[in-house]
Amino acid sequence: KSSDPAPAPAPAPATLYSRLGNVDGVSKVVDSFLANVIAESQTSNSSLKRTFNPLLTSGNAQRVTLLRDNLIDQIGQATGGPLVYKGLTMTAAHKGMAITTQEFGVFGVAFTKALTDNGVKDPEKTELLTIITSLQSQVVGQ
Ligand code: HEM
Repeated sequence: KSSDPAPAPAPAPATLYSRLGNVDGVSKVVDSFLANVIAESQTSNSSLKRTFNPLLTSGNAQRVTLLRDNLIDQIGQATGGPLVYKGLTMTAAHKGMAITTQEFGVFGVAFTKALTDNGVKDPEKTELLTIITSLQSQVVGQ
């Protein structure tokens, strides 16, 4: 009847960010991912060494920390969290690197392993990988 109170609004769906475990969950994935990149870059026939070696051999720990923080902010923002990415655009960040589709694929393997190792399962796993994959054209061939 018209005097009934309005129904309560439906609760907001949980963001991907919160389902990943907020800043702690995202940070763990990023830390695992960077460890995977470092490990891959030390293998023979590494696909990531070419691009990451300048950073990894710079002896500049702050530069690694900046990349870590930028990745946490970027993922934290893209997944609906309150974090704000303050780094370069994806095209600017990768300009001059001439990253290939093959290299992008190996980067994706390192990222996927980080999700698996941290117990991130579907649907969250696929949702985050879809976000990463959507950036391919801004990263490859710049
Ligand atoms: C969608 C995938 C990717 C994302 C989201 C991403 C994200 C980022 C971010 C946020 C930065 C830092 C930007 C800044 O300093 O302001 C960065 C830099 C960099 N990225 Fe990527 N990246 C992606 C793919 C790749 C791939 C495929 C490679 C190499 C195979 C790569 C290699 C690098 C390198 C070497 C740097 C520079 C780090 C430094 O020297 O400080 N990235 N990336």
